[in-house]
Amino acid sequence: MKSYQAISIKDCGEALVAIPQDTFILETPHPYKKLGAPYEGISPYVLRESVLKGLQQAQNELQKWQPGWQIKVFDAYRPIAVQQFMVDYTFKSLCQQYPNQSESAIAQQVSQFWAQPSNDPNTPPPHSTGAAIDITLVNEKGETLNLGGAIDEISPRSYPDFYQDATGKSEQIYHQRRELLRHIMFSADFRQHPKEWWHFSLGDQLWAWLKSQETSNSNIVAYYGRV
Ligand SMILES: C[C@@H](N)C(=O)N[C@H](C)C(=O)O
Ligand SMILES: [Zn+2]
Repeated sequence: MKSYQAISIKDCGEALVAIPQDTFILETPHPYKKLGAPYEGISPYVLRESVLKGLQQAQNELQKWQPGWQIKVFDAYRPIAVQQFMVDYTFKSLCQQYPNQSESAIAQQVSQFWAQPSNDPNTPPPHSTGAAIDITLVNEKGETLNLGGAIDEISPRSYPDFYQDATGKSEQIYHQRRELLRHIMFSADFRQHPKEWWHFSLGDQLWAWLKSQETSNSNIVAYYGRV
């Protein structure tokens, strides 16, 4: 069990709402649907009402710094069956890629990046709460920007500050873009997964745990549980 999963959840009961396509860019076709993940008619592009408002606020902040740029949503809501599918898919892909590594070492790597597909309502995977999103940036020409690594890459390159001390020009640009992404999301009170530059959440257990670490306030609870 991860430390953040010990945080209590007091679900506020907000509904899931669609992420508007005229405001945000949505990755199309959806990356996990493309792989055959079992959505059973459920849209991955929904979020809790206040989380969507926060995302809008973050995009407004982005446009103060970079007029015309937009947030691109790679993934949002994920049923637990999809979480299970993606954990299994990632495990199998890594086993094929690294045949000399033990299965337990690979499972350990997968668990650094993918949450357990837990069915326990006290420990929901973040994306099954409607409060977590995986995002990147698009410029004013509609080009998806390079932030120095692919979303879902199982590697230290995915750590948000991987390029912090880089001296190369491109690497410094990746770092600046990652910092901009973090800045706009933090300005709307989101928090970032410590190992994934693209993953942010607002109001779930990981968010509450990160806030409690910042403030040493152990009374912070999560207000979004599994939907
Ligand atoms: C790996 C990535 N897509 C992701 O969403 N990771 C978090 C931790 C999750 O599985 O909830
Ligand atoms: Zn994520």
